Amino acid sequence: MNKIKISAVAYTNTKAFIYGLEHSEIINKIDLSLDIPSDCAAKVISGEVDLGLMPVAAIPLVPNANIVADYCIGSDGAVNSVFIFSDVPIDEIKTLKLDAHSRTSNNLAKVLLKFYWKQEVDFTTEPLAKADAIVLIGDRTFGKKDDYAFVYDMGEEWKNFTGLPFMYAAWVANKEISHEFKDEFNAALKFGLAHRKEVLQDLPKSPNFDLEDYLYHKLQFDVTADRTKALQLFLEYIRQL
Ligand SMILES: C=C(O[C@@H]1C=C(C(=O)O)C=C[C@H]1O)C(=O)O
Repeated sequence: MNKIKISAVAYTNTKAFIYGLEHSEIINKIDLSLDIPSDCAAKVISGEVDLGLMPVAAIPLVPNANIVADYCIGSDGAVNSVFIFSDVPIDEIKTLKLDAHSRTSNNLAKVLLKFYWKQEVDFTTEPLAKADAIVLIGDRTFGKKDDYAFVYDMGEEWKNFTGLPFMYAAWVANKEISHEFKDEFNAALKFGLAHRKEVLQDLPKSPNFDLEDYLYHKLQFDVTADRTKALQLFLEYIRQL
């Protein structure tokens, strides 16, 4: 049997899922690569992999996109790893440097600035550019909150804006995946989430960052009706950018 090729995010937010896949029989049926989110998206879009835990903002670019799992990377309010870090308050930001790793959070920053804060901002992806503020996501944000004068958690700001939770990344396939595989895949993800304690024990300690709170509370992994509604709303806002 051909193995299903899968790309997943290489951050701490995905460790429980990886634990589940690696401790299930399904590991023998898949080819798993761990990538930064923008590369996950590129691989699912190009067909280099069949399925990926990919930034939801890139879903419209995936041919035959379909969400195959009951689990995702989400939050309900603050997530504690998706930020605008700024030298000035939001209503004084004129330039914002985007995060090359990100697809969802870069778009979330644009959506919030335009439709929530109603602030006109120039965006740059130039790594060496000077800017009033930056988007930063994932493990590189751990313990960094005190380094900036103004800190905006975009999960929290999205909730303030819409009253909804958020979905950052989803398990998206670019082709039909069998029910049998989906069931086994979901069971493995569920197993991983149930073993977050073991995952935590294996993670290196992170100064100024509460990993337990992050894995058990800030991150929320269920694809709920409200989170799906938020996804549709977010994609609609992106179309209007
Ligand atoms: C919560 C997070 O969600 C993520 C944010 C993504 C993005 O901005 O494109 C993509 C995948 C997730 O890893 C995070 O990375 O901190």
